[in-house]
Amino acid sequence: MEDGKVAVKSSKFKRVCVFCGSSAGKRDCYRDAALELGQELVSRSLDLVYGGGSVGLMGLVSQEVHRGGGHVIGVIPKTLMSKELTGETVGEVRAVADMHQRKAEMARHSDCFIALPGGYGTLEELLEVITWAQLGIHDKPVKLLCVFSFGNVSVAVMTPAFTTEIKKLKETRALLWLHPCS
Ligand SMILES: C/C(=C\CNc1ncnc2c1ncn2[C@@H]1O[C@H](COP(=O)(O)O)[C@@H](O)[C@H]1O)CO
Repeated sequence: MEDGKVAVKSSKFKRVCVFCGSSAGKRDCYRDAALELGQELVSRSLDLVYGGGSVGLMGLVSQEVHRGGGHVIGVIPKTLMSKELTGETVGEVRAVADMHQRKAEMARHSDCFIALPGGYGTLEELLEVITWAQLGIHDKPVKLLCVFSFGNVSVAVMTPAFTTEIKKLKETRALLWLHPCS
């Protein structure tokens, strides 16, 4: 790019919901992927919608987007604040009453969903938006950023026993995004 201008990649989306772990995991590639995803969102001028925590991969991706000048919306139940908000908060923090409201708000404010590695919470959030797509509650794309592995769980989730309904989902079905680390 000439004159030191930074190329801004275009996207049809405005806000991306990221589900990810409340811990950073044991492999550096999880952290790297969270930071890279944050940088990618910034480069595409995409807002981040996430669970509002400052811990783990949630903290890393939100801080990276905020550091790059991107807009961050965190949606967190009041009861989880003491557990998942341990450091400095970045961007806009929206306090909600409970987990159900958190997921509904995150979905309502987003144009698509990306899951980074995480634990059961991440898996639950990912599965919920997949099943909502299956039920026709939304038609927003859902992507799984497969950094290393979710372990056997991911294999089970991504290879459902009954695939007929999943096949109907087209773009909204969960797809594996392979990362160089995998
Ligand atoms: C709806 C309720 C429980 C279902 N469980 C969860 N639903 C939604 N989000 C959850 C649940 N459990 C944990 N989380 C959040 O996921 C994030 C990542 O967690 P991980 O385990 O580290 O992957 C984190 O913000 C958790 O709060 C209650 O009625």
